[in-house]
Amino acid sequence: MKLKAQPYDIEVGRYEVIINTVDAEELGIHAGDRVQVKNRDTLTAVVETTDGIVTPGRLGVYREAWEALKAVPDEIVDVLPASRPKSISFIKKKMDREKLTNDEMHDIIADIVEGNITEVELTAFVTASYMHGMDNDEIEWMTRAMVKTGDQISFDTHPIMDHHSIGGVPGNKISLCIVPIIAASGLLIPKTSSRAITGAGGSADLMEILAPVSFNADEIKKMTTQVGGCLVWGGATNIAPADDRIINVEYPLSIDPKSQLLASVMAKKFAVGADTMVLDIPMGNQTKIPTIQEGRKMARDFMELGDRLGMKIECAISYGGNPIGRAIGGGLEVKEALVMLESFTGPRSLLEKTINISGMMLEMGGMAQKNEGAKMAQELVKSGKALEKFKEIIEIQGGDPKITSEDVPVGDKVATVLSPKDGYVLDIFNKSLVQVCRIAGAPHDKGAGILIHKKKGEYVKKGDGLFTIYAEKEWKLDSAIKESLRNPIMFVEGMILERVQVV
Ligand SMILES: O=P(O)(O)OC[C@H]1O[C@H](OP(=O)(O)O)[C@H](O)[C@@H]1O
Ligand SMILES: Nc1ccnc(=O)[nH]1
Repeated sequence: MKLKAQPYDIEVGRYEVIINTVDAEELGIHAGDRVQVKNRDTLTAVVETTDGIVTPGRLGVYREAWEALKAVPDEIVDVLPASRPKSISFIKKKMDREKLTNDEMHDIIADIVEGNITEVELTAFVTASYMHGMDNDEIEWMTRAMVKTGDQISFDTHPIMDHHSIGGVPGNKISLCIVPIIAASGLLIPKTSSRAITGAGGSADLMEILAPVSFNADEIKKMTTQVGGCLVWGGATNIAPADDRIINVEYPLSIDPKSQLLASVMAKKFAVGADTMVLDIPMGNQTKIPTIQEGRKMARDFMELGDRLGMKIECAISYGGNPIGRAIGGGLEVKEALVMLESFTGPRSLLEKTINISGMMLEMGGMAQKNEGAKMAQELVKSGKALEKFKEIIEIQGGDPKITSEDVPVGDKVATVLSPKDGYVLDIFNKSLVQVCRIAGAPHDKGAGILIHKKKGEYVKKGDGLFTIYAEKEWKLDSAIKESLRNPIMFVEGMILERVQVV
């Protein structure tokens, strides 16, 4: 069918066109199908249909396809139904619980990177993986495909250190402290992070408050060589580019299938040339890993994948049943991390976790003797060397090295939720906590989040502040308060939880 092309200068991340429903019917296609568009060039694009925006006889062409076709407005192009990429049938195979081959996995990942797969199809892949899982071969193939379809860095010196957390525990700002500690010891650490997946702020979201986080592979290598480390957003680089596309469909569902999680983390680490790493596996109620047995299984899976990729990995199964520190979300977390580096003060959970994981890394990297790593990490913070290093990292990434914890802005719309009774904080519900932070605006609004005043086990009197919600917008604060009342984030009770009696 001949149609008159008109540009829609909107970036959609793949080749996509809009066709009037009258023409779509004539072509026998529906929204989500593909068409071949031909002028001097030929490309396959995903179809959107409309009753109005594009009139019959015309073809709306989004930016990427327009540029690839080098079309001119009102040019006549040929439009024909096209078949779906083969990888859709491989996704279907996973939905049917079958094992994929190396080539099939590679095709899926390559199509994700090239934008040949729609969100619906990608969501089906992620959901099928969530429900049916993958075996170790498939996970290795997916990891390798994610690395191969992007840029890679290789360093001339070794070891190249890395640290990563599987996430799932609120307030886990430890990377902001670990990266400078390791770099201050003289080791190299080119740290890539993702943005929030199931949480209220990923390490990339947090670092972005202090400095830009979008860099390419060459820049990451250069910054690491110059100051020893960096903390950048994996999604901005062309490093394992499939990862961020997959995370984009995981985020709204708040799911992180184990197979994708393993590949997501390890592809980023492998691609930056890391060879020695510690993996943090937060374990506990309402985390990604509810029991120690599952934590050990996850650790074994990571170590096996590390073996297959030739990387030395140790895992720290950490306590995740409660938030790390007292600050959750954007600026609040960055402040807490900076205070830790400035004065080695702050919540014990943050100090202990940071120091112990850093210690493991210093031992693995050959900087400290066995069992001496934590002490060395502590000295690097107490001497101010880690803070100084963090400032160098902030500066090289283009931020202001003079920033202090006091300067980090937080939302000025605040509300403190009070305890309704005397008692003990018997539980804090991670998922409800994250939900309230997200409604308050996190991770997008950097000033949004929650500061916890009372943690699990602490005694409270009626009227004591339990936590404070921060937001940048009044209406978001109101919604967050309502959510925290509908779906409490803390459970306060006395020693008698309930009286059960004969009625
Ligand atoms: O949003 P949830 O699922 O909690 O976790 C995602 C976070 O976990 C990892 O942390 P890090 O980069 O190792 O510090 C990721 O990079 C990301 O920042
Ligand atoms: N799926 C993931 C979990 C944690 N970190 C990541 O980078 N990816």
